[in-house]
Amino acid sequence: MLDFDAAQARLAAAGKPPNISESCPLHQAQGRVLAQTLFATLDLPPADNSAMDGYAIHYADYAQGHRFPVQQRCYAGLAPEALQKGKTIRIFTGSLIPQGADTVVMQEDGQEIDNRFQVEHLPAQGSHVRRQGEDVRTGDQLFPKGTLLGAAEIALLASQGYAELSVYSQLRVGILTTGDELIQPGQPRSPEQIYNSNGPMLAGLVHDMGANVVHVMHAADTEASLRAAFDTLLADCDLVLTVGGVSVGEKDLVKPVIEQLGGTLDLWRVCMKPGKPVALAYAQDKPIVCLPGNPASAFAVFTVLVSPLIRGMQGRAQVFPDVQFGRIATDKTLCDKREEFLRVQARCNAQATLDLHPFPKQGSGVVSSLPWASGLARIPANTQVNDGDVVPYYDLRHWLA
Ligand SMILES: Nc1nc2c(c(=O)[nH]1)N[C@H]1C(S)=C(S)[C@@H](COP(=O)(O)OP(=O)(O)OC[C@H]3O[C@@H](n4cnc5c(N)ncnc54)[C@H](O)[C@@H]3O)O[C@H]1N2
Ligand code: MOO
Repeated sequence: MLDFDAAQARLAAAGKPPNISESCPLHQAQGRVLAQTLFATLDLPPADNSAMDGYAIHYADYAQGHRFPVQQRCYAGLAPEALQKGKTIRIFTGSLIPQGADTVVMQEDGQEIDNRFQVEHLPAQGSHVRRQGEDVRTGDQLFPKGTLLGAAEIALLASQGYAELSVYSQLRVGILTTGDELIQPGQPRSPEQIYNSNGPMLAGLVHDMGANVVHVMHAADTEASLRAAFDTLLADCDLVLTVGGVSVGEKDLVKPVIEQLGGTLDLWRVCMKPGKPVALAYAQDKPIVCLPGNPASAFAVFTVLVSPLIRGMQGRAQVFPDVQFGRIATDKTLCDKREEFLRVQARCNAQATLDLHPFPKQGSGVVSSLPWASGLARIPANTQVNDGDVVPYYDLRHWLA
């Protein structure tokens, strides 16, 4: 059985980064990965402008009781006139600061009567002016190649006027479920059957990582059925995920069929719980990860072993999200021969640290633990862990993104 950290590193390196990029309109770039490093092409803000609705003045023109004649009403989007001595220009949030003005008085801090503005509370010189370039300077690096684009990144690129981006082609992933006991949701079920939950689960996990789910196939527990499925998956996909049929049972045929197809088995069995029988193979120069069939095992293996591989194949700069730490909340001593990944809910306490509460049922078939959990707490192998001990915590918001 391979050590967990070694297996994680081996899987992360199992795929090639993408070498094909394409042009993508900015408004469709959510979830895509930048194929070029992008720089600022203009200062932000592009010119000094007002942070408040108010009156632009030249600070030195202020004197107690002075009533500034309103020279212009300059709405955002209009060009201001140059400010004349002793006057004010009525401006609004986002209006450009007129030449000659250096301070904005909020409208609440004075009164406009008969087209003259009297300052009642004088702010400090330079108040409420958003300076050209205070946010971003022309030439600044915005994002390095390999950045995953979300709404925040898209906002900054839009503010720079980028309309088309060079992004990597989407990773194509195929999913294969196996097992004669499985039927698709929606079908009538006989007592010996269960619904296939791993297929939709893995499709959702892959989709949420910004990869393209090309196929979600199901094969019966026969070599012919598995071979036919692999033919399609290897032809159409960059990465294949199988689930079930990798343990030691008589119908666990996935690994032998990969070898029949000329594939090679790279690793099988990792010192982790759940997830022990996971395998990595290659066929036609493409990685195949064989996940264990138990739903919580497949979920944990996807989180900690498959997601770094996907990020690497997507060309993402950060393959391993940060691992956090929290205090386990347990009423028993935890210890196992394998590295254990417990489904936990992390709750922040008044000391601003995380308490990790395990789901009461940790069986690898317990599907109800999955929507409940916020992450996985790692209990090191052959180590006694008691209530309050600090352990690594894999937050699903980061590890499944
Ligand atoms: N004698 C041994 N038996 C088992 C061992 C072992 O070392 N020696 N390992 C156990 C562990 S650990 C795991 S994990 C499972 C993994 O087995 P497989 O990957 O071969 O998976 P299956 O046997 O096909 O299925 C396991 C379990 O999961 C259910 N399943 C499978 N696919 C789906 C699906 N798409 N949706 C919902 N549920 C699914 C299946 O019905 C089984 O109950 O092996 C242990 N056995
Ligand atoms: O590894 Mo199994 O995944 O312990 O149930």
